Amino acid sequence: MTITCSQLLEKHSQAWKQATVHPFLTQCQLGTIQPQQFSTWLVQDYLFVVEFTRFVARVLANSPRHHFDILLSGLGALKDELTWFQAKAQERQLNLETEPQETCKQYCEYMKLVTTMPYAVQANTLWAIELAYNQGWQLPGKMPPPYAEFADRWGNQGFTEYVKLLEQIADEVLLTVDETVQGQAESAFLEIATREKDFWSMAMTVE
Ligand SMILES: Cc1ncc(C[n+]2csc(CCO)c2C)c(N)n1
Repeated sequence: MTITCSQLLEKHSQAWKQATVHPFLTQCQLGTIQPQQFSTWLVQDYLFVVEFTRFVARVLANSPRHHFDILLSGLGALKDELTWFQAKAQERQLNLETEPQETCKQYCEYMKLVTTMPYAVQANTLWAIELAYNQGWQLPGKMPPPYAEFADRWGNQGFTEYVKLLEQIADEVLLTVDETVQGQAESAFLEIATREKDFWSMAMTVE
């Protein structure tokens, strides 16, 4: 029996819900999030995306030739993503030269660890990380400014299509691996779900 991305979502729906439905996002939608909390998230997420870029580059390095187009498009989009984060930080006069919080740091370390695992686990992890934001920013519904820009960025149709392509890649390789590696992919999926939830909570609790 091969596990698929949609089966992982179904089997672990509770864990996934906690990753994608969080007071941080609900309060963005209500317009009640504290600017300080939003700023903490923004800075920490920039630091995360820097490491995520390295993660995607490592996944690309391990990928078969026929996955290059999709992974390169993701990597190319990250150039704009990083510049955009810098602009959003500058608008708020936030310093991006800060230390990552422990939760952020550990998530980044975990991503690096995943790149030492079989490619199927890497592909599955990449999909899960992107889906977390694609769903998380979309589920609360229309957001007020200034949060609408963030929700649109990761909830839009183009990004949704990209995440579907990542799912296809992950499903394709999961078909080719044994049960041990499938189990590793399932554990990684749960790790991502927990770390996504913790990342939102971190933004709300840091001074
Ligand atoms: C904690 C955290 N988890 C997932 C993402 C998702 N994500 C990572 S890079 C990127 C841009 C397009 O690839 C997106 C949406 C994030 N930003 N922060």
